[in-house]
Amino acid sequence: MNWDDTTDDLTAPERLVGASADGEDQAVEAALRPKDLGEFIGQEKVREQLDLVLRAARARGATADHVLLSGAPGLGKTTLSMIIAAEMGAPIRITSGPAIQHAGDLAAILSSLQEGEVLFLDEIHRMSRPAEEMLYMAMEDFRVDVVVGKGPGATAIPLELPPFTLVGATTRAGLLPPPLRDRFGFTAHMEFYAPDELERVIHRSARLLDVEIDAEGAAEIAGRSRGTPRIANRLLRRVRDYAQVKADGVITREVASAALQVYEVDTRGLDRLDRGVLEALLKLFGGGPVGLSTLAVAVGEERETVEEVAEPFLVREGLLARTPRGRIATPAAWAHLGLTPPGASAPGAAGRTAGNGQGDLFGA
Ligand SMILES: Nc1ncnc2c1ncn2[C@@H]1O[C@H](COP(=O)(O)OP(=O)(O)OP(=O)(O)O)[C@@H](O)[C@H]1O
Ligand SMILES: [Mg+2]
Repeated sequence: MNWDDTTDDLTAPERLVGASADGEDQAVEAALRPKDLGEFIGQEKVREQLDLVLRAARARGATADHVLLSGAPGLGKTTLSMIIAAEMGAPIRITSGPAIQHAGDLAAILSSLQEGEVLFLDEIHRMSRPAEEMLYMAMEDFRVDVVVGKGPGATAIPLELPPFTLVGATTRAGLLPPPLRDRFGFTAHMEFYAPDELERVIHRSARLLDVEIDAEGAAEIAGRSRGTPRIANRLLRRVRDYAQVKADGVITREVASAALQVYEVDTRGLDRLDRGVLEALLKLFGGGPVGLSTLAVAVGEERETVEEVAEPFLVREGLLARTPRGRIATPAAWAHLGLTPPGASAPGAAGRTAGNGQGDLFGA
């Protein structure tokens, strides 16, 4: 029941620190995507393992095994699927689970694949059940049964498919039925990126966007990017705007920090919504425990917004915990906002940063 939906809309896509791609991201992402494994930053294990899988297939002159990529939005699944095709010297066909409503849609795609082609199936967990079952057979035997006719007269005509590589991507690996998961020869779990890896992503993107940035400027943006290259690239673009308008175009630590203060993205990558939730929890409820509904009313947001948009990152960062008795703040939350927990002696956890009214600390 949200009748004032024109205001106060801090939710998913247009959030500066949201992980899913908005329109502007989509336009620039093609230009920023690494083109081969050597250019792909971080994810060392995934890169090493995938390199072996692809090299071995190439050496055998065979089509690579099916690959499942799982991980949070913006970590590089689509990028990696394109790299797999490039490394195999194969064409790529891109589709997604929600685009495949009927088994017939999938049959049409599968039967038009060339030998060795990579079929990228994004959001594979959102495919319909009949399509999923057709996919099992296609993955295992390179064959589908096409049903012709209806009712008692219907017949299944087997159709041979050329060998192809299925690359499936999902943000929710847990939702995949085991028979589907088991048919992938290799599964890559993408992790959040370490700050030094994000710095490399930022330096690389800055080069491609022709922006001058120094090491400290890149570190400042990396620290606020929530472990996610897509967010790092987006923050870089906003900082570049600021550098152009308010400075001499060069991104230094001071410029990055001032720019992201304007956009209300703090040193740990929390935005206005995240900080609002945390501040309510600390200042109004003494750090909790407090129920989700009460917390949502206190910040003037929908329950779902607090639970699904703000909380996951706060939990991941160890700032908030969900307990059976309600939400509670951790000592790190008090320290981050520069506040002293009730009952703690003043030079406690927050002592180091107390007095910083902005709460804008330069994290270690
Ligand atoms: N390892 C990396 N090195 C450099 N840039 C990267 C890397 N991973 C991702 N990126 C950049 O981050 C952006 C988002 O990556 P990508 O679209 O592949 O994410 P995704 O996992 O497919 O996200 P979604 O789940 O939303 O589909 C791209 O612009 C890409 O250039
Ligand atoms: Mg993608």
